Amino acid sequence: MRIIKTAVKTFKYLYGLRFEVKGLENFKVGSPCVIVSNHQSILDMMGLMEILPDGCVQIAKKELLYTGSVGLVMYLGGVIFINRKSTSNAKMVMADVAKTMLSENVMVWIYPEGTRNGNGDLLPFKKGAFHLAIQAQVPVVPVVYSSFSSFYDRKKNLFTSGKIRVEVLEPIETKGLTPEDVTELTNRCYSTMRETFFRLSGLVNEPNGSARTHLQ
Ligand SMILES: CCCCCCCC/C=C\CCCCCCCC(=O)SCCNC(=O)CCNC(=O)[C@H](O)C(C)(C)COP(=O)(O)OP(=O)(O)OC[C@H]1O[C@@H](n2cnc3c(N)ncnc32)[C@H](O)[C@@H]1OP(=O)(O)O
Ligand SMILES: CCCCCCCCCCCCCC(=O)OC[C@@H](O)COP(=O)(O)O
Repeated sequence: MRIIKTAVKTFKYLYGLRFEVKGLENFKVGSPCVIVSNHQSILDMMGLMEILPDGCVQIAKKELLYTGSVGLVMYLGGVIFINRKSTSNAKMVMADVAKTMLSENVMVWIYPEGTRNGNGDLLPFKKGAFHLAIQAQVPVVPVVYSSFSSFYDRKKNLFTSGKIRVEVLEPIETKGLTPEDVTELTNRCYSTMRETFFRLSGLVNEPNGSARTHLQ
């Protein structure tokens, strides 16, 4: 993964991108943890590699395993693949991950939206990451990337201003929590991350839930 990190980190120069990172000290939880972040596009791979701590594996959709050499590289990088279409299968894999996290002392990075989303807001969170954290009784560390939509032209695949703000938020403890607490933990994480997302993106969180820039 260190090799992948070095390789992928160079892409930011191609895109003329700068990352403004805050809160890296929040990764120092001194134990395994579940890292959750918003997911906008494949370009998140640059943001991921920009701050990925050592000893951290990612959860990816199984389809990515069959993407030729990239799939192989991901597999060799220790990525864990889940079948999103089968909850029971995903649950089994994630239950295994909870055990491995503790025995191998690894962190796990999950995108709780479960899919890429460039709509300038966060999709509702899936619960798997939070079940995992509670099963392993490890902290959840939220990470938020500012919206690409204000400066990334999808059509031309170009970044215009090229600054992405990243914030690693305070760890959320799960010690003593049980599966009954999953929904509350998910919602708490969601609202903290959504608030941060709007702040970092310079978006106003409209009362009716829609977001617009300060400028409009
Ligand atoms: C030149 C260089 C080249 C380099 C090349 C290599 C570079 C890169 C290398 C390396 C970096 C790689 C990085 C890759 C990144 C890829 C990212 C993706 O692929 S994102 C898509 C996949 N990720 C997810 O989907 C996770 C989020 N999803 C979940 O966590 C879901 O919860 C999931 C999949 C586990 C289940 O899916 P559900 O759709 O059924 O989700 P729900 O609604 O949350 O669950 C349904 C019910 O099941 C329960 N449940 C869910 N998980 C459970 C669990 N673990 N245990 C018990 N119950 C669980 C829930 O509580 C819920 O039940 P109640 O509604 O509460 O009654
Ligand atoms: C162009 C920036 C640097 C990219 C260099 C590495 C290129 C290969 C990266 C392979 C990982 C792809 C990550 C990704 O973004 O996959 C999509 C899934 O998350 C969700 O799938 P979907 O939105 O549900 O289709």
